[in-house]
Amino acid sequence: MASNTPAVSAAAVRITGIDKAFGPVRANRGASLEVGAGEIHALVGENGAGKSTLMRILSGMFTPDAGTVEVNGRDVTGWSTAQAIDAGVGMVHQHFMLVPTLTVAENVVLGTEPKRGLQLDRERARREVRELSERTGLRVDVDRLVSALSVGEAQRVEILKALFRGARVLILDEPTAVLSPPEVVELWTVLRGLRAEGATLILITHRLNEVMEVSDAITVMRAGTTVGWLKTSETTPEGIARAMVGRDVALALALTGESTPPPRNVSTTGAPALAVRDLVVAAPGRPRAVDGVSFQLMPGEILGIAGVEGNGQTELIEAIAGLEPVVSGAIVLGSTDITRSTVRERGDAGLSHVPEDRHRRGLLLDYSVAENLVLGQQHRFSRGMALDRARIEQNAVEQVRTYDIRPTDASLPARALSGGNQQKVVIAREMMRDFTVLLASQPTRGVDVGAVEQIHDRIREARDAGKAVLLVSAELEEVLALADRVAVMFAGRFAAVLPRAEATEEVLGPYMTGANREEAA
Ligand SMILES: Nc1ncnc2c1ncn2[C@@H]1O[C@H](COP(=O)(O)OP(=O)(O)OP(=O)(O)O)[C@@H](O)[C@H]1O
Repeated sequence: MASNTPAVSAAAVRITGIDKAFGPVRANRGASLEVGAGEIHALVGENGAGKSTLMRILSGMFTPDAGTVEVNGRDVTGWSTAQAIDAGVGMVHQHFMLVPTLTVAENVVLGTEPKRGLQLDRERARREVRELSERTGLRVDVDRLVSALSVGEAQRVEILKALFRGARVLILDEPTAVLSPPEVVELWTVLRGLRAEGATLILITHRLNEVMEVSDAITVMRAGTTVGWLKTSETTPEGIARAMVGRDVALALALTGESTPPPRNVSTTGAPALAVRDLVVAAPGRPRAVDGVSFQLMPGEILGIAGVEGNGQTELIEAIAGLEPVVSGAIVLGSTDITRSTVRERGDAGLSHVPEDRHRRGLLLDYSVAENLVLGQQHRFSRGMALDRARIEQNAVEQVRTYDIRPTDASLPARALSGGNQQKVVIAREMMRDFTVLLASQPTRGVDVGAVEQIHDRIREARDAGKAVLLVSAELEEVLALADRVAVMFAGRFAAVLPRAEATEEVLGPYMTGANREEAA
């Protein structure tokens, strides 16, 4: 049962009555959190509930307007990040903050370098980082440049960096959003190991199955305040979801991927909406990041691409979208060869694209939500040479309502929205286009359970209206919940393409790790 009185004996963190406003937005209003020493504590809540803000206050990035923060019984309200780090509180952010041109070891020790005289003691740094990596199970090559790491490896480096500085309270903001299933399993092992050594872990996540699997206790936030404290062993995913939104919610994908509508049998005759032939795309250090991929996407079909991130999915989608040049091969949209077309020409020819990285590709953070909602489609909102402000605002009102974007004031800069709400802006805009093919890359990353269902419904509606969807997701459950056909990408190639009915986790797993490689070739 939800209660507001945690049965915590020795609290490592006690946060009481926090208020924090950003201009008119009240991100935290009387928020509280109590975390027992040596526990894994999940912090959950809908997009915009105020979780990241509260954790940034704990880690010294923001000063609260009211309330108190205690760490190990000491009042530390309003402290700085440097003070928080000195006291052993570290945060691993959603967007990494590493220096790409330095090695792993250099990044980990940055700011706390072991020195010999005035010089960095490189050997000692390498040795100490390697020891820490071995002790914690956070596997990574200390001599590699950070620019050459996968996202999963970069995250391990971020965690190592916090631990190297002596973090005993470690805050992880959606750590699994960028990880493949095997990497998630590894992360849990690491977190349990740290807990066994007495560390306290606070985990922000939208995935309730993860909360159930790894946490000891749960704090639920809603609209800036704390609405519940739950002991994990005494609750259920439905119970957590109910506390989050204040009503019962459908939890199809968030839990099992069952109870989702059945896939469609797609006709393979007729003209494809998209045809990709022998496509080769290069990436830094990987001349054949996409290594000769061919497929056809039919109207009224969702083709889901599963696979561990970093196997060429990003390059494939970006090449089709016109953001990466093609080395060889062809991309044909309907009857138009778009292999060398500009992004704008592809949009006009009927392509829509939800990019995987909303900050790099999806949004102009300093522009308003209303403006972001028409980005790339300004010509549809113009009168003569000038933008039609009234129609842009009218459109914003409609999209904010349809996609439940919060806060509802569309004149705020996109930067002011929480991660999940930013994602809804990108989805809304790309769904507004008059498209025949939708490229959807990680469409629900960072989005809460209610909104996941809603975005999935929109994608299925597009499919049912005869549009073709190419979906890429690091979450296998998401691919299985949406796709009519499933392709597995490994080492730049399609290792398998299967009808949904044959694509079970057991069948796909070996293709995802390359174990079936010989067979597939
Ligand atoms: N720097 C900022 N400037 C203005 N508003 C902000 C800022 N940071 C957060 N907010 C607002 O505060 C509210 C809470 O945001 P926060 O990021 O803490 O939510 P969250 O629970 O972490 O959401 P999500 O799950 O989507 O990441 C949101 O309405 C957001 O728009």
